[in-house]
Amino acid sequence: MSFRPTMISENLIDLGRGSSSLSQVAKSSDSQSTIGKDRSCSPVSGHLRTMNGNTSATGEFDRKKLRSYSNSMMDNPEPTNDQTHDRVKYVQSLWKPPKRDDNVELMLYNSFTRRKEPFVSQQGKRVLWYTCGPTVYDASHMGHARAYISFDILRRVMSDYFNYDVVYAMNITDIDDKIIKRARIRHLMESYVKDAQSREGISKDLDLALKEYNEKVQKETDPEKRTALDHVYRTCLTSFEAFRASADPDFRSEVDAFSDPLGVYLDKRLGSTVTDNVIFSILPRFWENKFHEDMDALNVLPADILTRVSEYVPEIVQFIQKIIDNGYAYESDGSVYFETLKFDQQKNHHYAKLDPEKFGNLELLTEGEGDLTQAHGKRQAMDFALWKNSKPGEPAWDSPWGRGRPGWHIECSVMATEVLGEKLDIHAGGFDLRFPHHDNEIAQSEAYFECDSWVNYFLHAGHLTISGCKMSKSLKNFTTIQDALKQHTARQIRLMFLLHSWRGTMDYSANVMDLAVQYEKTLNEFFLTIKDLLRTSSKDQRKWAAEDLVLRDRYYAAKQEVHEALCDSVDTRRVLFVLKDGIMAATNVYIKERFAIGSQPNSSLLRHIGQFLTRMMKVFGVMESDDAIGFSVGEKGGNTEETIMPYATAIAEFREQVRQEARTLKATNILKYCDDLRDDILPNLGVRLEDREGSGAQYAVKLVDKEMLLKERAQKLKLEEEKRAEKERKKVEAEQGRLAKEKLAQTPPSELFRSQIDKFSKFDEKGLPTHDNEGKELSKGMLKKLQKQYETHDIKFKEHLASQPGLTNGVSN
Ligand SMILES: Nc1ncnc2c1ncn2[C@@H]1O[C@H](COP(=O)(O)OP(=O)(O)OP(=O)(O)O)[C@@H](O)[C@H]1O
Ligand SMILES: [Zn+2]
Repeated sequence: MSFRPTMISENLIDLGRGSSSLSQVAKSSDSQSTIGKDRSCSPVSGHLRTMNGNTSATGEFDRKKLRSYSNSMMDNPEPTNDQTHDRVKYVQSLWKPPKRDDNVELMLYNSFTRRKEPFVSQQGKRVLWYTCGPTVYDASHMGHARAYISFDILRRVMSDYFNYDVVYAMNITDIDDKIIKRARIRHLMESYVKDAQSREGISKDLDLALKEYNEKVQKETDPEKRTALDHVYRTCLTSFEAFRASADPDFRSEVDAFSDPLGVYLDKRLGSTVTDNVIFSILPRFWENKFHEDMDALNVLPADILTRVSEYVPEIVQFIQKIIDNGYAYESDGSVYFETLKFDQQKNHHYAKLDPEKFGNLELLTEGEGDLTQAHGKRQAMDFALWKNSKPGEPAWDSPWGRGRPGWHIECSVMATEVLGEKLDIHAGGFDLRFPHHDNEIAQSEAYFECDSWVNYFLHAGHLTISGCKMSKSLKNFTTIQDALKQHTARQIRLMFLLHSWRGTMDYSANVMDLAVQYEKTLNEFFLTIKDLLRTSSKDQRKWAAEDLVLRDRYYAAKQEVHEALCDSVDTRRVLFVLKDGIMAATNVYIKERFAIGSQPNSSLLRHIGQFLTRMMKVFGVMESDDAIGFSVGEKGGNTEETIMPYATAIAEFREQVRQEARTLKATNILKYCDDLRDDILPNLGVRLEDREGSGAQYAVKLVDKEMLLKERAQKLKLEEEKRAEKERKKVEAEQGRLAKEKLAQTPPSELFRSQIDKFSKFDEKGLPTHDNEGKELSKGMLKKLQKQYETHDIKFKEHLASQPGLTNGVSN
């Protein structure tokens, strides 16, 4: 079998796209090319492709590919690190759009074409959606939050804004090489610590473990991973010195600090002795629960259908058997492999539809296979495992090919099929999953169903990076969701993601968080203002003024813009911008101007605006939607605001009358009680009472988050305290100044300069200085100046004496 690169001549480009596309293609490949840059496509890897092995590069296939390639190059600016190969192009297959519905408005960025496509569901409003879930072996980090919040937002927009009936399925990967290693290591570490006899014994093992670990670090070729591993190594090395030097008898509690090197060391020697399957299920179940808790805390809706790999092993076995029966997989040494090239050579199949540039990228394929995979049974290096023969120390299930476990990619094909059927509308996952995971999922499923399109739309959420590197467990550069939630609320985190495009890379920093906090503040203040105005304004509609109509038109234009942004592949960033600048800012100006001329804002309009903003925030999951089941208790439907506000307003009104009366009577105690109610009592109940001066309403009552109010209160007290301290400082300074002056006035002129020995060294008989502190004679100008000071002081001194009865006048001479 021979493999040749698909060559695309310039004539061909001309043929397929017309002359203008030639320059576009040329330009794209200059500026942002992902084509022909695949590391694995080098002659070394030797897996370059043509259609059907020998097919000419100028056939129909190429033209189809060329079309798609040209499209993708114009629309996709995704960068790649792969090497460049002149004239070698890897292209995406032709994507067949679902039947067009004329009312389609929503466009979604589809990774199959790398551009926005009209979204058409297979069946009416129903959308079958599968998302790749987490591999549960550690705490979830903000990178995971990025992916799952992004999909949560897209899902909510599709169901709550575009009214699709979304069936959302997600898996939990609870069988995986990383899980196996981590579970085994934990188990071995626990046994080791329990059995450890002495500090010296552990030190011997640690010494060897650290040496082996360092060798591993030195061999790591990925610079980012190497830096992360090296950091662990150095930290452990420093701790090791302290460990050896210590004489604390409780040495066992210190071993955990070396779990990385020591764990790998123990696993190498004892891993194969771990045979109890239960050990491999405790760890993923623990982290899965943590994952759900984190998602709950982030207000991510739970999947309608949640599937775990461990619950689908028999179905996976059957699925694999059918792929073998269809001729696309083979058994070897107790494992089953997918025959990638054979699949790709079929007329109706195309391998690596999402990321053809990675076709043949053995490095990525191998990484996707997992650390514990033996590759020796593969016919071709590009084949990947559907089923892995389990070695001792690995969990195992029965299969026709012996005891083993599923490969990584097969789980999603099987579980999606089991719960959603033969074809998906949407499949989603993080950007890094495109190749090999999603491309392999597609190949397996299409091989199983003998179809040419298993999924209609593939959505990939952009990465969250930290200082430019993908946040990940392996790079140890992550912030856990739990830690992030200690600093910021779930609402602020969600707003941060909403302020970015869901598919673009985003760097996590204090700055982007600050923007979200600021946005939340603006939004909250706006809601409070609107609510207050709606409460206090008259229920009667007054005649609409020209300004009302202007605001109304602006509001509807902004609303339309919001709609267009959502249709444009759910561009939440633009929506938030329009809400802030197009609606909130314009409304605030309008309110201010209305008040300036002594007129009430139009409450009907304000109500619409407030309701629209609320609705959008609910659609985005920023606010809770009322999703209680059944009738709620209470006449007002259990809404806290509606329940509390009449009471809060009654108290505020009563206080206002008391305050006015107290002012008239100058009853300071009563005024203080009024202030206490506003500053201490109501904030503790989540009520912000604002006094207003001037005409109109004398106060505003706002229901605000209690924590926020208490923070505001603390801030106010701090400011007051600072003011008071400043006043006190000034008072003390003034007193000191006065005393100094007084003391000076009591000083006889003859003594005025004598104490200034840092300036002068000699004086005449009147006490006037004649020489400076270095013994030099003073200049005439200086003498004159001092003489003047002397005379002025003499006058003040005499005045002082005159004011003191009993003291003799004319002490000075
Ligand atoms: N930094 C990140 N930014 C965006 N999405 C991410 C990030 N890290 C992981 N994801 C996504 O989270 C989902 C779950 O990933 P998974 O549990 O396999 O984590 P992972 O990729 O193994 O994490 P890590 O890279 O930290 O080991 C995937 O869709 C993955 O693409
Ligand atoms: Zn998957």
